[in-house]
Formats: sequence, C-alpha cells, structure tokens
Amino acid sequence: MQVTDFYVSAPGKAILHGEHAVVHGKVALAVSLNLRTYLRLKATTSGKVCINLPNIDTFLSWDLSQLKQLVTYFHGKRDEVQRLDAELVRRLREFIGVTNGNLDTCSMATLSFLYLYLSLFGSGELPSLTLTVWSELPTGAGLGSSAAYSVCLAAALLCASGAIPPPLKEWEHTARWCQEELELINSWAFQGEMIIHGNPSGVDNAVGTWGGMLRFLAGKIIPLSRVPLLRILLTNTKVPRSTKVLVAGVKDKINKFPSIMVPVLDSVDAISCTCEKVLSEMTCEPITGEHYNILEELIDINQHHLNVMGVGHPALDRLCQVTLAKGLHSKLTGAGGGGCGITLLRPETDSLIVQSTVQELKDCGFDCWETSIGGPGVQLLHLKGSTTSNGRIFLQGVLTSCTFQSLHFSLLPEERN
Ligand SMILES: Nc1ncnc2c1ncn2[C@@H]1O[C@H](COP(=O)(O)OP(=O)(O)OP(=O)(O)O)[C@@H](O)[C@H]1O
Ligand SMILES: C[C@@](O)(CCO)CC(=O)[O-]
Ligand SMILES: [Mg+2]
Repeated sequence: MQVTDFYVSAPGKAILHGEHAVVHGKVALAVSLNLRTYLRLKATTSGKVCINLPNIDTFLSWDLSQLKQLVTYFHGKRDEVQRLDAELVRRLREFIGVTNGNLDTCSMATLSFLYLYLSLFGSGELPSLTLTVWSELPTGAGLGSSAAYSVCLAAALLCASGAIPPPLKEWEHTARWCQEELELINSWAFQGEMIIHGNPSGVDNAVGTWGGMLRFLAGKIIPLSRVPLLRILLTNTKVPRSTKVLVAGVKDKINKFPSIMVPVLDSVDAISCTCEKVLSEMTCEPITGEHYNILEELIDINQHHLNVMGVGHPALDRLCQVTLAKGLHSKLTGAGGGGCGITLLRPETDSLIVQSTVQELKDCGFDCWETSIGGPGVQLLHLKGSTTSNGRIFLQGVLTSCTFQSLHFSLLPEERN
C-alpha cells in the first residue's frame, strides 16, 4: 500500500445552546472556533505504527505483527460505517490494558486511534506509519478537543487508506473534500467520539468536519450560512472534567426524575430555536439592542437550566458573576462541570470593559480571550516544515493561524519514532 506524507487540521467548537439536551434529541446550535487540532501523517518503513500526542504526553509505538494479531476477522467495509464494533473495542481494551471504568486521557486517545486504524486497514495490509497530533485547543475543556482529534484521525486514515482522495498536489495550500467524503469523515469521527464519550450526539464532530455555524438535531446537520458576526469571549476555568462522566450524569438524572427533567430539555430546545430565529432576523433586518437583549436573556436562562441538569460548577458561577457585574452575560459551553464558558459581547461593548473583564477573570485564575468564530472545517494542508536549532519542526502555516496564548502548541515536537 502506497501511503504518502500529509497534514490535516480540524477546528474546535463552542455550543451556543443545546449542550446535553442534544444528546436527548433536542436542537443544538454550535459554531467552529479559530482554534484547531493538527495531524501529521508520515509513511515509514519501520514496520511499526507510532503515535505522538504531545498535548497529553503520550508517545507509543507497536510492531505491525502485534497489531495484525488483533485482526482475526473482517471488520466490514470502510465506506460503510457500521455500529461500534464491540468485539474490537474489547480486544483493544485488553491489548492496551484498560480496565472497564478507566477513562484516562491517554487510554481514550489511544483506543480511538487503534480502533480507527484497525477498522480502516484491518481487512488488508497494515501500513507502517507515524502519526503526530497536536492542538491549540485545551484538552477536555468543552471546546470539542476530542471531536477535533477524532475528525483529524478519521480524515487522515481514510485518506491514507485510499477511501477518500489522496493528499494535495505540491502547489496547492489547503483543500477540502466534497460533501460525500465529508460525510464519510464525519461518520468515522463519530466512532472515535463514541469511544471517548460513550454516548455522543455527534454535534461536535459535525462542527469539526463542516466548520461554520450549524443547527444539529438527531443527527441531522443544517449549516446556517447567514449568521451575524458575533463577538465572543471564551473563558477556560481550567477545572478538569470528563464529557463522558457528565453526559452519563445527566442521563441518570433524566431517568430518576423524568417528569422534572424532560420539561427542562424541552425548554433548552425552545431556547435553541428562539436563538436561531433571532440570529436569522439579525441578518435580514437592522440589528437592534433588543436582538442582543434577547440573546442575553437566552444565555441566562440556559445557564440556569444547565445548573439544574447538574453540570454547573462554582468556577462557572464565578465566571457568570464577574461578567454580569460588567453587564455581560455568560454560560458554560460543551459538557460543563468546569471547562469553558462563553460570554456574549455586544457590538457597542467598549474595549476598556472587555479588557477589565478579561483581567478580572484572569485574576480568578482563568484563561480568557476574545475569539473569532466560524473557521473552516476539516482540511488538508500543505505546509513547509523547517527544523529549528532545538530540533523542533516549525510549521509556518500553523503559526499564522494561531492567535492567542498557545503559540507553543504550534510547534510540532521532535518526532520520537
Ligand atoms: N490534542 C489531543 N491529543 C490527544 N488526545 C486528545 C487531544 N485532544 C483531545 N484528546 C482526547 O479527548 C479527550 C477529551 O475529550 P472530552 O470530550 O472529555 O473533552 P472535550 O472534547 O475537550 O470537551 P467537550 O466534549 O465538552 O467539547 C482526552 O481525554 C483525549 O483522550
Ligand atoms: C455535552 C454534549 O452535548 C456536548 C459536548 O461538547 C455532548 C454531546 O453532544 O455529545
Ligand atoms: Mg469531547
């Protein structure tokens, strides 16, 4: 099998409204961020498969002969995504020594990689390759890092397997795949998400695949092409949490108190629909203060609902209090339980107010930055790498797209394998 070297990248996401409710068949509105995850795939002749995951300090390799033993039966066609293959997951858990309840970062990332690699190559010859993934996104903080990781893996491995077209020609800088190919990437990325999340709705991988703003309802993805430019402040409380655990907690609450929780989910659904309507009005009529007043009220109501679902955290309460004291409205984004929140800035919000809010949030120990939204979905990159004096590889294209404090994430660490 002929595998060539290439790079792919996929964006993280923020959920405006509908997190958790979307897992239970309600509408979510989500948008891509200008923070991305990058993957480099390198064909080798070492007879090994190596993964370098510097953000989570994971550097592993396996002999192809070891991996071949895991594939003793045909796993189905790679252009027809099946349900998660429970038997393959069981073998892989045993292979990497994960006990059932183990949710550690490294095991989840390794499992999802091996699952996709063996599912996509298992019926033929296993290729020898080194894969490096690094990100501008904080890991496990609500900005869709797991989905961006899964989308990059799916795109790269599908591409290497020949299921979608080969990488770019030398002279092109970036390229996207066609709709059908994006759907295939998205459905394999969903498999990766299932391993990391347990029961994902699929909204995060859809944003990682298509980018932009979209409405997601029960697997149906509708891109919202006409949306107003929104100014958003992102705050990372840095409180660690696991999406899988939080999603399972909400499910337990719904099972325990269905008559109490179902109306809450219905209300979140109505919030997403109302928000979508207001955003749409803002693109076809003059934007008024009243539009923003409604958007702010929706944020406040939804944040209360998320607290009712049990996915709040004192650090997120603090974020809401600090911003409200400045006249700004915030809610958690993603799975909650800590992680990140979003704050809506009005067009007229003075930059001095923004600066002082950012400073107060930083004084609480949080990371905080104004972000732009709506970046492109998964794409192939052609980047020129040059090695710096400390042996690291500097990627020009990546650095230009990097906007805030995580410049160091854009340095691809020295390849270990
Ligand atoms: N850069 C990365 N390198 C390797 N693994 C990653 C990376 N980013 C994310 N992951 C995997 O994703 C997991 C985090 O996923 P999780 O769903 O809990 O958080 P999130 O996706 O950042 O937040 P949310 O799902 O709420 O948006 C990590 O434990 C790890 O297994
Ligand atoms: C909490 C959740 O709704 C969003 C996580 O970003 C989970 C999901 O949709 O899979
Ligand atoms: Mg996730």
